[in-house]
Amino acid sequence: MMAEFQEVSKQSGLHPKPAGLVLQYGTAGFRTNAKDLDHVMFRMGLLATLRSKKTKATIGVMVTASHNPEEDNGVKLVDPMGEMVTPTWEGYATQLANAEQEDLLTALKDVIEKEDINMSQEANVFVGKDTRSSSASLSQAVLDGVSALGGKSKDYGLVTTPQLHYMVCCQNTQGKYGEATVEGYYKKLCQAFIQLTKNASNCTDDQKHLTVDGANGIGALKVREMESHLKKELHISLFNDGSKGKLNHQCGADFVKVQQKAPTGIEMNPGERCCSYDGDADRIIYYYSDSKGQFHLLDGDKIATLISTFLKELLTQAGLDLQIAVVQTAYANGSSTRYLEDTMKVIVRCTKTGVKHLHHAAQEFDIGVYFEANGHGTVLFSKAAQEKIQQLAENTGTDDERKRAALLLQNTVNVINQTVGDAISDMLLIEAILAIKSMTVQQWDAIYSDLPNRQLKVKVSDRRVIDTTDAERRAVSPDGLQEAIDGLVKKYRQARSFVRPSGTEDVVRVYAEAETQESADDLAHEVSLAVYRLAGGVGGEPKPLH
Ligand SMILES: CC(=O)N[C@H]1[C@@H](OP(=O)(O)O)O[C@H](CO)[C@@H](O)[C@@H]1O
Ligand SMILES: [Mg+2]
Repeated sequence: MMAEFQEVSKQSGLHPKPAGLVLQYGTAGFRTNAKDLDHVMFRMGLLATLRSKKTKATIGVMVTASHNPEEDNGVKLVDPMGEMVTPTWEGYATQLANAEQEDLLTALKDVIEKEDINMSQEANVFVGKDTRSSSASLSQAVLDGVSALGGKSKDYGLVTTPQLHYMVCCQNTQGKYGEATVEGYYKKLCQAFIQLTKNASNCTDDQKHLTVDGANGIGALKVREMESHLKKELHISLFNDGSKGKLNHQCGADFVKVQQKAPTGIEMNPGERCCSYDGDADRIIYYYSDSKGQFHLLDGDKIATLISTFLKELLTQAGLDLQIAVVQTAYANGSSTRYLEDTMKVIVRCTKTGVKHLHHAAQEFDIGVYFEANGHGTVLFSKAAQEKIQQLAENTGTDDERKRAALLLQNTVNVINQTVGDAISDMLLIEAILAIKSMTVQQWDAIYSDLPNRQLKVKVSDRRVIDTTDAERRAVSPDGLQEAIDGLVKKYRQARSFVRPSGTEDVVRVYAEAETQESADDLAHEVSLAVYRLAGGVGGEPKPLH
């Protein structure tokens, strides 16, 4: 034990912390300019090793800053079943990252003591990275941290975030979830996809075509790697593949969702399905332009609706009595919530922003479909639900229609990456559903009409002055802010608005929706002004959009 600590002391000197720098494990791990992250990476290597010893399982560390600009980077920890690391350990992550150089050992020993960790237990850590230029040296710093504490590591190199989550889950289920290799991932997903599409009759080449915006990131590399496994059942035209453009610049899922416009660098033909991944390929957004050149967005809410409609139909056909729920956040379009509750009659839950909250809520149902409006989401099937589906699919006495539905459900389970939202897996599922239902993107879009909406950012001197409640839908501080928002919302029809401090950027986010785009824009602007005035805005006052 002493030897290990000496090694940590020695090695940490090679990954020194800039004195005074304070960072927080936020909505999706640490995220900031890459130049400030070397010490954080080394320390997350240490922490992952401790987490592995504690859980007696393999832990994942992913080096990425997702949709942030290329200059940024970040790190997320993955727990044994492929889920986000548990909140207590997020706290430890923050403590370790912020300990000044001379206090690091004390901070480390503090975690060991609090968690009563047996230091002679062996440790295994899987490491992955995205395509940022800083990712190579930063992931090396993680590996250094693991080895300093005597842990074993496996470096998966360039992988998408969801691929790393998948590897961790495969490893800790002794291969029951799949084979812990990138090849194994493609095989499992593509086999299921091909089985599903066998149920699509007369699918033309046009219908099999999909335009993909790879955001100039890791998703582009990986979808290209996967293509041969698809056996031509899906024809992908890949743009923004990283060969010339800059990561996430004017492209990618976040850009398309927030700007509500097509990315640059792609060719769009009227009526054709297009999708965008984000920088680490854990989000996906669909869109198309109509014959008049008008842009139409199909976001996470539309995706959740399509998937839950499909699953509900299959459950009915299979005669399976399983409870299905959709989990959303406050950013979900009001029309989607209304459609899901009133027309589809499924249970809808609203949680705080951040996948870990949605994932947790979705685990409470037989089938939990969760999506953030920005396109991050997946479907969770409880163990009991999976067993029931399997039994029905394998039972020789089952009649044909029920059996067909059960087999479809079984392949649906296999095409989905249940560990975390996954652009590639979600894409395969969506493509399969559209093919099976022989549905065009326009028909999918027409399931319900989005309420016009607007998202804005406001800079304030300290965003922590804003505190929220009711799954972030209401502000409890600063004084007067919620009253101001309530007053403004009353001026517009079908309006809703809320504000919350971002967990990934130093801004306050403002969301507004209303009957018309103009109203949504005006409301968002007025609420931004209220935030600026009541919550310590900095820089110039927010300008109106019109
Ligand atoms: C409005 C919005 O899209 N917020 C995003 C964003 O979080 P913020 O806390 O809003 O910065 O990044 C998170 C991580 O990717 C994602 O989970 C979340 O949905
Ligand atoms: Mg992401």
